[in-house]
Amino acid sequence: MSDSQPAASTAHEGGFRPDLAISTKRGGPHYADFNEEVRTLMDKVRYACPSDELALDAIATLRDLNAKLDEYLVDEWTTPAGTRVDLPARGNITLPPYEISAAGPDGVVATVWFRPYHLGGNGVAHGGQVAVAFDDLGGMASAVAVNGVCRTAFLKVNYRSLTPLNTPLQMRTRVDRRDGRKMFVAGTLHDGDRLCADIESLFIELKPGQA
Ligand SMILES: CCCCC/C=C\C/C=C\C/C=C\C/C=C\CCCC(=O)SCCNC(=O)CCNC(=O)[C@H](O)C(C)(C)COP(=O)(O)OP(=O)(O)OC[C@H]1O[C@@H](n2cnc3c(N)ncnc32)[C@H](O)[C@@H]1OP(=O)(O)O
Repeated sequence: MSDSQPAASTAHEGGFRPDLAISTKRGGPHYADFNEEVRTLMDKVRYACPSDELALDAIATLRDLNAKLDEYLVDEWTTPAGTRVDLPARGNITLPPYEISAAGPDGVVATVWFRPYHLGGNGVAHGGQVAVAFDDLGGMASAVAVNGVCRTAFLKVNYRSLTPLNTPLQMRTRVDRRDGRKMFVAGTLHDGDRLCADIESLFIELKPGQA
């Protein structure tokens, strides 16, 4: 593991800090391109079988870049990744990219696509990556419902058919039933008319100050 650490976080205020100031300016005007190049790098790395010469070249280049990035690390509340709501998956490259077309009392509708680096096996998406997308968009449906922050208590994914890579897919999540702080969230992932996966999940609204 790298010993590079993000900057020390500011005092903990609980939850995901829903009062977080959102800015689409963080990371500057080329942050989207920066993000995309990193995702493209991961796509290439997933499939590349480099010569040793190329591996050594890449190691030197990446070490140099990582040293430069070390000078610009900030805490999780101010990093653009996760808060750039103008970018796919809020600019968080650890999430499968998605674009939201609707988010309200009827739930969240998004187009999600799995990239080459989300490969599970035999040309289709890794099931864990499908779960990551459901967790984030299920969390969003519950967050919209309570106008606050929720944490996943359980997330059951039913894999109904294979999930293709490099294909725009429709993900829908909605709070099916609310019982106090408990949000029972349902969701589906479709490739056109074909159901790839669905979920049964529980998200719990955090109490004020709760981590
Ligand atoms: C990130 C945002 C950045 C801002 C960007 C801008 C805009 C975005 C807008 C919105 C946000 C968008 C997306 C959201 C993003 C991501 C979502 C991902 C969420 C996660 O990925 S988060 C990580 C994984 N998650 C955990 O790490 C949780 C670990 N865990 C705990 O932290 C506690 O466990 C907790 C808090 C869950 C509950 O604890 P607690 O003490 O508050 O409550 P308690 O235990 O009393 O449970 C209350 C009632 O729920 C029942 N209950 C509980 N658990 C159950 C279970 N498993 N099965 C069945 N019932 C269960 C009890 O039985 C009781 O039921 P009853 O009241 O009827 O008795």
